Amino acid sequence: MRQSCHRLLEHQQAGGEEPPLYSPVDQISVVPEHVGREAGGKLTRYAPTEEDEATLRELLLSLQRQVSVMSMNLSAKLDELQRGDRQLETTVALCEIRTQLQELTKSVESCQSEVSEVKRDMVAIKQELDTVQQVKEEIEELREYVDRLEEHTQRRKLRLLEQGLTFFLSYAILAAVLGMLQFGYNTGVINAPGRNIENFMKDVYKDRYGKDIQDDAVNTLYSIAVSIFAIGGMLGGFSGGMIANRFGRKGGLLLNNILGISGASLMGFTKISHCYEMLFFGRFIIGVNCGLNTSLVPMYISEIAPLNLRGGLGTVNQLAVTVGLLLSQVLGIEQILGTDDGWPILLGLAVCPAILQLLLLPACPESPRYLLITRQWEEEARRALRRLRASNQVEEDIEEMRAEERAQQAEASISMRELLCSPTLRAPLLIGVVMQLSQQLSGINAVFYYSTSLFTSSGLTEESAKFATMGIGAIMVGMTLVSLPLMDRTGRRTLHLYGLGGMFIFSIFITISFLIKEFFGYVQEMIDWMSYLSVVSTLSFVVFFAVGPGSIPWLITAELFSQGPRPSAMAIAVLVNWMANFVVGIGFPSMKALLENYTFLPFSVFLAIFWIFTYKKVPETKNKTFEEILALFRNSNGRDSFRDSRLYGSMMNCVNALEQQLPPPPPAPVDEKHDSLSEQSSAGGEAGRPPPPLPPPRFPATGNV
Ligand SMILES: OC[C@H]1O[C@](O)(CO)[C@@H](O)[C@@H]1O
Repeated sequence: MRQSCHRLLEHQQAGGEEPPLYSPVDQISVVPEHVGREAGGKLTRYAPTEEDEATLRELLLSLQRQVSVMSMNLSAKLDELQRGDRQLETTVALCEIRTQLQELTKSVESCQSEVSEVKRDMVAIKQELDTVQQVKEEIEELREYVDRLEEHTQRRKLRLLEQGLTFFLSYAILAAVLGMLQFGYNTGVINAPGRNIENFMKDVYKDRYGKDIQDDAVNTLYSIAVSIFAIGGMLGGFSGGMIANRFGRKGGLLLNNILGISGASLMGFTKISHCYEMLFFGRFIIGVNCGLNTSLVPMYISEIAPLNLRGGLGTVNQLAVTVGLLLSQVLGIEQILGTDDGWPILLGLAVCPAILQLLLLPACPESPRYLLITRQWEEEARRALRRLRASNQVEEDIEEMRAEERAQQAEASISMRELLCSPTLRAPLLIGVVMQLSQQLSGINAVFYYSTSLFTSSGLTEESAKFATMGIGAIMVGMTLVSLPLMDRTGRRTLHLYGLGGMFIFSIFITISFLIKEFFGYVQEMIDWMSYLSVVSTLSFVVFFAVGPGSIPWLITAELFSQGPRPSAMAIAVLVNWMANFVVGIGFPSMKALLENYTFLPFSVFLAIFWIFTYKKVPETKNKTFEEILALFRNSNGRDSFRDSRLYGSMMNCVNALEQQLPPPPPAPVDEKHDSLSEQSSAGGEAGRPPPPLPPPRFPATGNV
């Protein structure tokens, strides 16, 4: 445009006698050519320069000047004509001049309107560019803020990673894992006194019906006593989420002991009451109790554990299970309680963990995460943390929980249906469920429940087989202890892969040992060698189970979810664990009859599948905050939804942080307890480091980012 004006001006200044009779409109391009992007792709600002405006103004003036010159010429000509006598010529010339004058006037007018239109456009473009610039600055500031926030989070995390094991934390863990010990004890307790229980059933039957019970029938009664425990477990495990939300983690555990004491008492008094239905009922009730424990205990532990100890402390769950199992194996031997008179005591001893927990747990604090995120009782959460961390510096933990809360967008709790329908939660749920399956379908309980018969069938004497079985229990405890410190060093994923890989290899060796016996059974040396191989393979199978698949499923399921969906997710995963446990327990004898020497092959196949799944899908959760774990799934769920994006998360953080800095809203009628607590908390002062200052939002209302 500037060029066209100049051309016009130059023409005028060059003294062109006749002003050009065309409209400058044709020459003016409305969109300036030099507004756009530079080579680097950077947006340049076009400002309608003063020079442009001056040029246009000059052009206008020069046109006006010409008009006045021409009108002066015209008047001069008219004067001349009045004086002269060339009447006709004058009239023609006059007409011509008038026409020219009219055209020139039109041209000037059109140029004028064109100029003002261009001016308007230029103002609009300038405004647009200003808006773009403003938004750019806004984004830049936001990015800086997010960077600062990340840096701050990183520093906070480093401080969290320095936390240690305090006396009170150890005490709370010990009190809670009594629930898992109860589970282990009741899983193993029924095996050793099997014969004695069957004798009791035969006696009761004979007294009731006056005749001997058939072998098949007594087997059925005994298997009901064994398996009804798992049915109770499924029920308890599935209700765990609801109980955890309703009564809290600690509250739920305390209440659960009522079931523990009732179930154990029913089993303990079965013989005196001379009624085997009481045993069924007792096993069912203790099953519900154990199911609830498997949901509540890992949840409580993962929620009270500091970030850097979460893996190790989570492994204590499985340690307690194995101690419970070993205890039941040892107490169940003939020399102790595995007798016709001793078995009710053996079963009734399940009251001990329940009573012990009832005594120890009340002194422990409720899960601070539950108090803060689910209940919004900040001061109580602070108090609980101060006791667990043995320090008044708990603001890092509070901030970390707040971050988790923000990241999960303040969903206090999530129903089972919501959990199953949510695309973001589907991936962690699948991982949680497959991890539980990898524990149970690895075949560990085939070894546990049937190890004595497995050992005898591979050539060991009955006596040695019993000792080898006990050895399994002891190895399990020892190896779980060994894996405990590795959990936060090597990481869950790596240990799970080692565990499943080792189990896969030794499950193949177990099959090989069976096959050697089949094909070389006539060679005595081969039989000896095969028995040795069989025992070593089975023990190694158990060792690798303890390395990872024993404990990791319990702790990782709780880790994969934030506070809202955690209870429901635990409930589903635990239900799956109990179901798979039940299926293996019930199905293994038939599987053994059907597949004979290849009994362990299906487990090898499962182990291979679980190894691949873990390798491909399971993320490492070691030293990650719940917020970070959540982000792993948000970023990789394959959907491009803005709500699920990291930017959205950061923006939510910004908005929430901003809300915290705003003056409090006018008081609303709220629950009294909450109210007084929040007062206390503000009186207590936000002693901790506040997040970095947030830039004030300046997005223009019409801004389109
Ligand atoms: O230690 C072995 C035991 O551990 C569990 O897998 C639970 O973690 C039980 O099903 C099994 O009997």
